Amino acid sequence: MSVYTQLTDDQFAAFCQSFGVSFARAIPITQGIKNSNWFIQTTDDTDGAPSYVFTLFEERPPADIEKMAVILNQLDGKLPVAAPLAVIESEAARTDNDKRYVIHYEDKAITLVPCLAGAHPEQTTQAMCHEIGAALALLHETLQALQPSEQYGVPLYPWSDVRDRESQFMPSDEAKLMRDIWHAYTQLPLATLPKGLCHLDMFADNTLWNLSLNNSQKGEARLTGLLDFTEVSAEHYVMDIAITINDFCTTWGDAEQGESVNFDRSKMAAFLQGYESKRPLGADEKRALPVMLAKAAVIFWLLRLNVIHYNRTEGRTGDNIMVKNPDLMKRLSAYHWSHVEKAQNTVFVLLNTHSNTDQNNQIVGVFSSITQAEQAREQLIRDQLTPDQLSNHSHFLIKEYTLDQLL
Ligand SMILES: Nc1ncnc2c1ncn2[C@@H]1O[C@H](COP(=O)(O)OP(=O)(O)OP(=O)(O)O)[C@@H](O)[C@H]1O
Ligand SMILES: N[C@@H](CCO)C(=O)O
Repeated sequence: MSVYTQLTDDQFAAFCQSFGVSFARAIPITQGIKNSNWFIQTTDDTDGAPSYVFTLFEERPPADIEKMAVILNQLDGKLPVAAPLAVIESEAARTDNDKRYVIHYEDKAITLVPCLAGAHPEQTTQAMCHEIGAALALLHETLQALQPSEQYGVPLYPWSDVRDRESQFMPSDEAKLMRDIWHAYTQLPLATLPKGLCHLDMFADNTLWNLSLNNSQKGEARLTGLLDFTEVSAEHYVMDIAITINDFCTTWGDAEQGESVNFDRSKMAAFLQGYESKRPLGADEKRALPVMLAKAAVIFWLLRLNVIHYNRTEGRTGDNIMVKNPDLMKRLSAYHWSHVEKAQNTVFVLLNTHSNTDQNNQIVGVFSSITQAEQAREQLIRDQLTPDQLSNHSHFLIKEYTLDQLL
């Protein structure tokens, strides 16, 4: 359980009063690792179900949380988000454009948001991946209204500093893996890849779903909540896509399951189909995705090491501190990197098996991706064949080779 700061009932009552809510009871929330969260029952909650969630932001400065409130208001009505309640101000203090959503406690921000229905999924389905893909695209599109995006997002975390600190203590093969992925990322066309406000932490445990037995059996779980907007920043959309795919399309094994990491490519295809139903991806974004998946896993590998580092340096210990396993993200990084390396070492050869010039197959072209080879074959067929020959072009074959097979 992650409740880092203890508050008394009197403090809860006073803070809730600032938002016009009559406090009855605070129940600590067990999920979450960054902030302290409680469900709040009000004196009107006769059925015992809490109406609100009270969050004390342990890391982010209050100014960042104010930005988050603006973002949530922009999304409210389009996506299932919990927009923060406004602070009740005296008439004299209030102006229409000057709503405050945050109160302060020891230089930390507090918000009160409506409690959304639903539960965190223990596992995902292809249908859920499709739905979260569409939701993320809608989030990207909707937040384009807030310009310039850098002004509305929080600054990106300095992950390269964390990398430099942590890689000193890593076995050399792990440090090399991180370095190789980082280098491949810097080789992407970062200056031209589309950018805008991104969630950057859309993990399954930051989403809520209607998972009633009936719905799950019919494969009809519906998205009821998107949570935790503290990391919203201006970033490449394809990085946000990679972060979300990494969690939604992976089955994470616990210690008893040997900490297995099983990435499901059919779930990724469903996610991308959902995403592209709202926002089609550019060819450069598609090409960047394999490296982005590896880089996104590296970022969360570092994020988890960073949480352990700060828990240690700030003396935060005990049963109520939840830490996620960095090794799972390391394994996912290695998995994605092996795909990138395989793709880098693979070529697709277009062959004409009916060549007039030679008994052997004639090489028409060598391509770095299957898509490029297929496009070349289609072009060749269109350019060279008469319409009645179009039906018989099976002599153009594409074969996959690793580079060492060609030497
Ligand atoms: N509006 C809400 N409605 C229902 N439950 C909520 C709401 N807000 C937060 N929660 C619950 O509180 C948990 C923790 O919230 P949140 O993810 O914002 O905390 P966190 O400490 O920032 O977590 P993490 O660091 O894991 O992302 C959520 O996983 C969810 O179970
Ligand atoms: N989603 C993060 C937790 C903090 O945001 C993780 O899985 O490490």
